[in-house]
Amino acid sequence: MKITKDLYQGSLALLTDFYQLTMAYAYWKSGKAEQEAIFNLFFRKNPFQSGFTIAAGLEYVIDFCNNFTFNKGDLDYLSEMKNSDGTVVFESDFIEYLREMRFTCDLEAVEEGTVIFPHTPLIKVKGPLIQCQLLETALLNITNFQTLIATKAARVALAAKGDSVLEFGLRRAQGIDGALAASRASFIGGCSATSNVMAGKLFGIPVSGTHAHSWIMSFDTELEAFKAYADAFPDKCIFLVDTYDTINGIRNAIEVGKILREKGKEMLGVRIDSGDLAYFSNIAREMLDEAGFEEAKVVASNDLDEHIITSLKIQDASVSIWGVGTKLVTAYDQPALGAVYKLAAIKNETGDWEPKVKVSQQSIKINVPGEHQVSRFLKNGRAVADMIFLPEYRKGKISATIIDPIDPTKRKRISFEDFEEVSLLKPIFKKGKQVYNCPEINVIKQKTQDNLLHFDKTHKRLTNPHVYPVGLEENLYQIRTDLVFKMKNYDKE
Ligand SMILES: Nc1ncnc2c1ncn2[C@@H]1O[C@H](COP(=O)(O)OP(=O)(O)OP(=O)(O)O)[C@@H](O)[C@H]1O
Ligand SMILES: O=P(O)(O)OC[C@H]1O[C@H](OP(=O)(O)OP(=O)(O)O)[C@H](O)[C@@H]1O
Ligand SMILES: O=C(O)c1cccnc1
Ligand SMILES: [Mg+2]
Repeated sequence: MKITKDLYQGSLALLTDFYQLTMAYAYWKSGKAEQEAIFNLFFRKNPFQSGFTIAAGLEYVIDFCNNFTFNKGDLDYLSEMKNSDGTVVFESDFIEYLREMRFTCDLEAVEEGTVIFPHTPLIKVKGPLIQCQLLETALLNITNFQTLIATKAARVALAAKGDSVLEFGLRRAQGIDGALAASRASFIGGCSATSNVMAGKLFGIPVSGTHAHSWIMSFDTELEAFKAYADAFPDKCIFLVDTYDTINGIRNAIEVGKILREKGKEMLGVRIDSGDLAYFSNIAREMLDEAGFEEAKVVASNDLDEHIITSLKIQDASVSIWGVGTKLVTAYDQPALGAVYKLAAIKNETGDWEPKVKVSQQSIKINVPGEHQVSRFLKNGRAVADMIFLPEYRKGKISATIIDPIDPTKRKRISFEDFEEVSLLKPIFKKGKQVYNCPEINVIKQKTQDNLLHFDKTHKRLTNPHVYPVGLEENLYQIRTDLVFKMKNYDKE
């Protein structure tokens, strides 16, 4: 197999768990395949103990839905699958059904770069049960990872307090697609550029970088190495100064900076990649200033994350560009976001929608039933609460109480006329036809920044953030509670 040519063969339809296909077959066999259903994709906890999450991955989801067909190779593979007794797993009429199947669902989603919170649907899919089911695994795969990394990047960028953050993660990322998706999501979350050249080409993200220790080590002396680099890139010199002795390295960088200046060029800065980054960055700053290089930047790297950057800021480190790799793109302290995809309603034989809940011992795991919507309420540009509601219970109402889905003692009264109301779920597909234009990646990145400005800094602090209120409108809360009691048969005891 040639990875560059053969891996996906133009189709991602089999990027799913086997049980989705066995359920799809069983839906088809029992005549339920075309029954209308609504599924919601949501998570239950912000990652990294964060007070917020940044939505990302929608452009991939849209592409997946637009190409949601089984090609000949996929169908040949499925038709050759055998049970242990030698019979085929999927009968040929089902294979033909899959061959004809096209994406015909309605899909709504929260736009990429939107600040979101637990229990809010990021994606709502409405359509034939079989299609909704077959989308589950890929939608979760895409959304969980990119949302996780965009959130991590936003935290790193918040810690950097406006300094540039360069994403350097490719070498340690989770494989090829993990790296590409991570570079994209990191840019959305707040990084300024990536070292990943393929991500630059594919997504239009700025690429940038410095040079490695190997460049220095390939010469007899560090000074020769800096001079040769300056000859090759007189406008792009950020010298890595810690290969042998950091202070001597800064001295050599200044010497070459002076040579560049004589030629009318400016050294951009130095990079420090080991040792005490507060101590050495401050020494670098002093030495550079004293030599007349006040504009030269100090870049720091080496296993950085939002917490080390915060600590270095507190220590008054003189760093103004942060290179962040491993801990960002691998989401080191929380390797997965736990978003799930749950059936919220199904249309019965009489054409009525029946809300559905998955009952759990843990109330955090009980989903929100019905075809709900989400509104964010803002006052003077400041977000005060998100409300999950059934539109039929909004009509004619001027206010509502929202109730925390986990702790019903937490409530908030909202008079609608006091607030600007923003609907978070946007129409993306109608009957399988795309009705949404994906914004440019720079626009998405800006959306993250603009959205974060709507939230008080208490929700954005990195540890023990103040919890932003998200609640179920009281009628929806009651419907959910009644449904849980009904499914648990409490009313029969
Ligand atoms: N002043 C500082 N305050 C807090 N953390 C720091 C400070 N300076 C460096 N660090 C962090 O401490 C860790 C140092 O790791 P480690 O000791 O493995 O690296 P090193 O020995 O300095 O460098 P290397 O192993 O790459 O030569 C890194 O995560 C780095 O970002
Ligand atoms: O530390 P990260 O956040 O992952 O950022 C990327 C790292 O990759 C490079 O070196 P590499 O780690 O390959 O080698 P080194 O640690 O020996 O310098 C670079 O010098 C950074 O240290
Ligand atoms: O350009 C850099 O400095 C760079 C790129 C990848 C990893 N570490 C550093
Ligand atoms: Mg390293």
